[in-house]
Amino acid sequence: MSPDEVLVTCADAALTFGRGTQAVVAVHGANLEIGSGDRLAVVGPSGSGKSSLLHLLAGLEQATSGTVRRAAFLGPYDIGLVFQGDSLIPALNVVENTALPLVLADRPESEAQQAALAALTLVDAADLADRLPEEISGGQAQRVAVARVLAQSPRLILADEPTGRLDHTTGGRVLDALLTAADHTGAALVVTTHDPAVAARFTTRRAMRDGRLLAPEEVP
Ligand SMILES: Nc1ncnc2c1ncn2[C@@H]1O[C@H](COP(=O)(O)OP(=O)(O)OP(=O)(O)O)[C@@H](O)[C@H]1O
Repeated sequence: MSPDEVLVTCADAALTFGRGTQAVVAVHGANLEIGSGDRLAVVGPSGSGKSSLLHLLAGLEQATSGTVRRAAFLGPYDIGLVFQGDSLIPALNVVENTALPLVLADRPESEAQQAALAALTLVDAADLADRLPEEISGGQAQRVAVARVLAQSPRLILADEPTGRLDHTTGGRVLDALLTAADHTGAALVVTTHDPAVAARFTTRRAMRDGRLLAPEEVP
């Protein structure tokens, strides 16, 4: 991989919460390189450190030791995040929530609205466009959170259990939308998942156990 294709590098990156006897090592010295176009699934049981690793990659948490370096060419809108839990702004309707990163990036409102509607269509949520977050289900909110990232067309998509609250069919559609959008834009896509069927769609899978990122399992 040439240096200009490397987006994020973790070198012996660790994350510890709390101190002393209360300390929890969520991530033990992880080594990982994410390059343009990579498709990585981080797989592991609940509490194994998947979200913590994603937060390190995103810069939401600082490594307690070791380093996480993001490429200098990555701007604030080049990383798209899909979090677990609610991340929609309650006062904005679904299409406004989806368009928000583009509006914040000073894109013309009509263009932002159009990109938002196209992204909502990809996750089968265009019919929800005018509803407020309180008027949609948790699974629908998860789809909107995915659409918001797709509309943004980032160079790196980090998605924490993006299909976790969805039934098998809807989850499959959302995963299709993420993979297709990443293929289309050349973005790198990193997801965390418990689900082996989700992981099977990715070219690289890395397992986590008790905060340790295990050796890569390359899939032909
Ligand atoms: N803010 C925090 N403060 C203290 N401990 C934390 C914090 N966040 C996570 N942890 C702990 O770090 C460990 C890893 O948590 P993490 O959320 O990364 O796991 P996970 O694999 O993503 O789990 P899940 O699949 O349930 O989301 C767990 O033991 C968790 O309790």
